Amino acid sequence: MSDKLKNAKIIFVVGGPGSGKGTQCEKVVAKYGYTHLSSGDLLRAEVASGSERGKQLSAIMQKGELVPLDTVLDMIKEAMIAKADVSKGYLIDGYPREVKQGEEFEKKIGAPSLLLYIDAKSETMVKRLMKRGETSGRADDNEETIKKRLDLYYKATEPVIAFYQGRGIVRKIDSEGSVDDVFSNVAKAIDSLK
Ligand SMILES: Nc1nc2c(ncn2[C@@H]2O[C@H](COP(=O)(O)OP(=O)(O)OP(=O)(O)O)[C@@H](O)[C@H]2O)c(=O)[nH]1
Ligand SMILES: Nc1ccn([C@@H]2O[C@H](COP(=O)(O)OP(=O)(O)O)[C@@H](O)[C@H]2O)c(=O)n1
Ligand SMILES: [Mg+2]
Repeated sequence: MSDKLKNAKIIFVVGGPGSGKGTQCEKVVAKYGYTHLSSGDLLRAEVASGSERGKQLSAIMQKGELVPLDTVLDMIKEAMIAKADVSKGYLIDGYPREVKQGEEFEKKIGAPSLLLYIDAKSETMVKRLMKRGETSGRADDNEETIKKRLDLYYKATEPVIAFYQGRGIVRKIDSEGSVDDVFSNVAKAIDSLK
């Protein structure tokens, strides 16, 4: 089955909560026709389905903790295979969250050719998330859970960036500016792939 993904172009999009990963991915889809898979969105879809598994996931996400690695990875892989015949490449948004997630992804799916590191200051991220929380309906967009997500990001996810820096595939994107300014740098990073 995973043969279908053997030559897939894979871009990891990593950054703190509220750094703007989802916003930039949408723009990449519009310009490059890549397939955008947000691991958080896949998990929220499972929660919305009302399944037993969704109920367990919901409790973990509300606490700002990480759900079991295999759960997310299986969902991503399934979604990738479903698009394999039409996809020009994949943006894997919000994954890997820890080095182990990256290692398992490579074992089961393949290696990324680029890691976009969307970087904003923690104050900026908190501000954006509190604002988003006014309308997002996301159970984790509240002050207490935001703090936990940030802590976990610095502890577990930043090492992911260092890990891939060692391979020379990281492009750091300053995400403090306007959406369009940030995107012009994202586009440069993607263009450098070809
Ligand atoms: N000023 C400014 N605001 C932005 C930018 N990118 C995103 N935002 C806002 O910040 C909030 C978070 O952006 P998202 O794209 O949802 O962030 P994310 O990284 O996907 O966040 P998580 O899903 O929580 O991981 C949204 O309300 C955006 O409108 C940016 O470049 N500049
Ligand atoms: N690879 C992933 C992605 C998300 N998640 C869970 O889903 C929640 C929301 O993920 P997200 O990517 O939409 O949002 P942020 O936490 O990055 O703001 C996280 O806080 C985790 O509980 C996970 O456990 N593993
Ligand atoms: Mg997002």
